[in-house]
Amino acid sequence: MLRASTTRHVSRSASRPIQRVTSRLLAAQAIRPSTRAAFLTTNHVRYASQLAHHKIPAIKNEQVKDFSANDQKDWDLLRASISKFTDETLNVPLVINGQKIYRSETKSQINPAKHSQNLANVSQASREDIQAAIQAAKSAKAKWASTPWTDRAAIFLKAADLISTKYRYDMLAATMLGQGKNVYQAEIDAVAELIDFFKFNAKYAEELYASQPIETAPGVWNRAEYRPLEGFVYAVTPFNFTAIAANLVGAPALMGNTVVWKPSATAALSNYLLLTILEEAGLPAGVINFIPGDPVEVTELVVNDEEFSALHFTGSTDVFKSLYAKISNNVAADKYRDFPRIVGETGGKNFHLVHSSASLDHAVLSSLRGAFEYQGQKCSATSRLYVAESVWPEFKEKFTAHISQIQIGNTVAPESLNAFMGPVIHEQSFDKLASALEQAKSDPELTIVSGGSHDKTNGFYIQPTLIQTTNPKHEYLTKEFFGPILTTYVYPDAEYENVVESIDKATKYGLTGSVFARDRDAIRTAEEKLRYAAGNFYINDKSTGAVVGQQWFGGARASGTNDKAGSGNILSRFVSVRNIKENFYELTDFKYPSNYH
Ligand SMILES: NC(=O)c1ccc[n+]([C@@H]2O[C@H](COP(=O)([O-])OP(=O)(O)OC[C@H]3O[C@@H](n4cnc5c(N)ncnc54)[C@H](O)[C@@H]3O)[C@@H](O)[C@H]2O)c1
Ligand SMILES: N[C@@H](CCC=O)C(=O)O
Repeated sequence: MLRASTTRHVSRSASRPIQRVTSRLLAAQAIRPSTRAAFLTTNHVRYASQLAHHKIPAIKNEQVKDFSANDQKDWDLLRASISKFTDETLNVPLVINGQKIYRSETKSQINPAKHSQNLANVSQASREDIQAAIQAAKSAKAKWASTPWTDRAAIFLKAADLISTKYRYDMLAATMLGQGKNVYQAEIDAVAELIDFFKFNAKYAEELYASQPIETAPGVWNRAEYRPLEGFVYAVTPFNFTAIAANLVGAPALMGNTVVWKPSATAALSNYLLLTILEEAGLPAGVINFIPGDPVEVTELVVNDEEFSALHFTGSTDVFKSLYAKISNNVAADKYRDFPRIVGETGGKNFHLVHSSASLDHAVLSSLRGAFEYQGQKCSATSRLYVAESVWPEFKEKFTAHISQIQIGNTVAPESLNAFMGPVIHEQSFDKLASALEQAKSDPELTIVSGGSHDKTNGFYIQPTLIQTTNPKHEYLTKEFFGPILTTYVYPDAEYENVVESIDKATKYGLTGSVFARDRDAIRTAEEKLRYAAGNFYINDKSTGAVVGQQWFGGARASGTNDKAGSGNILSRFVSVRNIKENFYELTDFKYPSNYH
């Protein structure tokens, strides 16, 4: 266990012999008393020594394992991990100041693919627990903030390594079971993207710390110091990506902040596993405090604390707006010492625009993946599709032929481990989606081209559905469903520019979007006119699947603060820069040359 205190923080008793030696040395050298006092003081200071300018090891994106039919060893290891989580119901505790706390008040985390199966009893934080978590974050702060960044980075790099090796199959199993993913979706999330976040953030931290003022006058040394924020950070994390939860807590912690973490109730199992891996990698007690509980109550107590200094949120737009409003009201009421940083990535209504010149097979397959992988439960999922009239008949024929081949099932059951789609996350989401499908059947402006059925007998299953609308402003083209429902509008070829404009104006969101075309003018028009319609704009690629370090992720408008997860920018939101100017030049006169005329 790499405890931050072992080598760098000299305890009072340990420092005494050093102090005696130093006193004798100073007396012998007859150093002036004031200088001597200063020298002695430094020996008492708990400071972080960093005796070299370190660079982290070379990094590259984590390789996604195929889990093809030939990879029997991987499948066997995965099955063994699935059994670990299904043979008994696990108890997930709160973790406050490194202590695991089990409460009698628990909430079940069920398997959405088989809702009779209770995976975990998740302890729920009481008001006292929430206060204790806030206090733990405050108490751990000074030591963690003065821990050299290389030690902080080493902990996250080691956790990445543990996930790539020892815990790979456990992370997959916990995410597949609890969040309803198939193995490929779990690999790209709970393994690859998560590891990438930890590794690339370490690299970005190295670059940020190295970034210093570029101009210095003679006799002066200007330095920038990247202080962690003065209070603590509140991370509120979504169900749909274990990796996103990891980044929401990991990015601020890496920069020396301590964190109060409210996980999603439907991702508690994988999120708790992640925390235990971080602990094994050496994360000191109190740096990340894990408190599943009632989101409104937890938030109320956390954001009312004077030392609350940042919100790191991913989830729906409405929840983010309500948190933003609470924090703003508190700022107006003078509740805080600082202006809290607010970082939030939220909803989307992401588009595919198919021009008549597009490679149709590619556009069809990309739309199927974009709309239906992980049951459309990605913020980046394709949920509105605009297709040129001249190619629509062929597009439709190909799309419906493929959609009927999509296998849906319990992606953790032996007979359907290879299914392309699993369940949606919970009953509330299922009911919302099922009701949207029923409503579509009686709406004169909507036609169900394919799909439309739903079944929650055993798990929360929604059939992948393509709906066509005759109204380019229809609600189904503007509202986020967060499920496998794709709405299409077929536009006259000559109206391409108008449809581009309507894509821009139709929704309040601005997350992801794609144009499919071979015609360069069509691509240029879309790129220009859709500048603010998507923070991630794809040309001839699907709207999902951004990779850390390659496609910096996030959108503006109602999709969030666009601080770009997977880039170095996000780290700058969790530091407060101090500029230090050291002057080597001593004044000899107070007058300016112009005063001597
Ligand atoms: N833009 C992105 O990067 C991104 C990534 C993933 C998901 N998302 C968005 O997240 C949403 C789906 O995730 P979700 O269902 O977990 O979102 P959600 O908004 O329901 O929940 C997110 C988190 O907020 C908490 N929460 C819910 N209500 C709250 C309240 N009143 N006060 C305080 N906290 C509250 C939840 O417990 C959870 O931890 C979609 O809208 C999706 O687009 C966005
Ligand atoms: N990196 C993912 C983020 C998904 C969010 O829910 C993507 O780009 O699809």
